[in-house]
Amino acid sequence: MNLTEASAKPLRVALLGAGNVGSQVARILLDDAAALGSRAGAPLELVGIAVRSLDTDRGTALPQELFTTDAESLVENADIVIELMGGIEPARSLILRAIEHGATVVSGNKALFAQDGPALYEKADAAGVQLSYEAAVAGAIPILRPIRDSLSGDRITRVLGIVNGTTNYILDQMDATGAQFADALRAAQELGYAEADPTADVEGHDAAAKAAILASLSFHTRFALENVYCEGITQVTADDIAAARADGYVIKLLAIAELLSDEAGDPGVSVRVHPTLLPRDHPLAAVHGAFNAVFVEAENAGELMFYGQGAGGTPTASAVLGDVVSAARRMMLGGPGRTETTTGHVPARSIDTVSTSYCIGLDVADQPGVLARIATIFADNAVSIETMRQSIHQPGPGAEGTAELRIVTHRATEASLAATVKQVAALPVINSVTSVLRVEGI
Ligand SMILES: NC(=O)c1ccc[n+]([C@@H]2O[C@H](COP(=O)([O-])OP(=O)(O)OC[C@H]3O[C@@H](n4cnc5c(N)ncnc54)[C@H](O)[C@@H]3O)[C@@H](O)[C@H]2O)c1
Ligand SMILES: N[C@@H](CCO)C(=O)O
Ligand code: NA
Repeated sequence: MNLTEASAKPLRVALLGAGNVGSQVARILLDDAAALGSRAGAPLELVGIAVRSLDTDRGTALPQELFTTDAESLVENADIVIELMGGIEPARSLILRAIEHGATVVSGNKALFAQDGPALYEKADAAGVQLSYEAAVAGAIPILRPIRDSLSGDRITRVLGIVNGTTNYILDQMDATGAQFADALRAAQELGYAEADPTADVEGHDAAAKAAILASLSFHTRFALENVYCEGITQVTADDIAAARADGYVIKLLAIAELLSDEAGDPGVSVRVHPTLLPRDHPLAAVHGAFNAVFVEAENAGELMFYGQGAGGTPTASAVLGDVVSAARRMMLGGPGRTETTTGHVPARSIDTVSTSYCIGLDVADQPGVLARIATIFADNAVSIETMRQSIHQPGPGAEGTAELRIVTHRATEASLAATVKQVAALPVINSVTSVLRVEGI
């Protein structure tokens, strides 16, 4: 730190929550105080850490005297408040209180920002304070700042990526080692990737919150959670993964936000999260473990890919501290700068209007004419077939044979695909529809 920085008044930093991420943020703030202060332009002084109880054994890594259960007093006496408690309340009230007291806020809380982001930015703008949350989407990967700042001179048309580490870890383990869902989930929890309630991860809600944030920043329009079509991975079976592998695909939980035109040429945005088949040579198929990757397509920049650790205490702490140092720099220079803009006014599109490829798995009777009857239904609904693979299951003596069909379609709308599957399922020669998965990257 040079003389000017050393003589600058320290910025008082309050931390709310000392879990996986909060404990790492505290450690780095203390261990790297000199370097961080030098980059910020003023010392960053950690003045307290709000926890639920002082009786919890937290070891000796952090000084005991920093812990307090009085989060409100801590917030009211801070220049920078870092919220890492998660959940909606009391995080929301404490952030609002920090803003009222003129403090800059840094958070990693995607659930809160997907639900209340615009209201919070408005309050922050009115109070002239900064609000940043890079850690909320794709952990350590710088993705919100590039979208908000670096691409602010371009027009984003599509964002597509793997934004949940827990589900990527689970699907990857199931694909690579044949692990059971429950065992892979437990490992992801032990590694600190999962949310406090892992339902948010496996049901796709965490990815949906991130998709809403990505869509809002990319299209300068407020997209809330209710605008996101969401399917998690709890219905993905080991058989689906094995069948995908046999066909040269991998299953990933993708978050997609894309600008579409309707028949009249009017723009709209589809935001969706669902398990998706990707060809094994697609770049996103090579994203393993808890890593995340996000493709951004912009009119002038073309295709950009952001890749890195999407979860875990220490990587996520890096994104939090990046926001803290950057906010501190601006505080030292004066003025919060401009935060989000919501002047795009592009409507949200329902999933029924989206057009994509599908892979449909069918268990059918092995009889003459079955393929022709299925193909007729596809043709009647204008759903064009790209590939069809059939494997015959040899029957035991006296039993009737069955066949497994895997049909990959060209792009079709959700509505026409749904009608096709319904009519095919009703054919007497169909034993069951074993899976319907969307396909990207073909
Ligand atoms: N773990 C990750 O990989 C990761 C990555 C990106 C973003 N995030 C986000 O960061 C935030 C924190 O995640 P985490 O993994 O550290 O969660 P965590 O559950 O490990 O930690 C949260 C901590 O906050 C404490 N807390 C909750 N309510 C409190 C209250 N009222 N007063 C005081 N303390 C309270 C909890 O006791 C817990 O120790 C969440 O919003 C999460 O979505 C986490
Ligand atoms: N639970 C989240 C943490 C990172 O936001 C995940 O698994 O990706
Ligand atoms: Na990030």
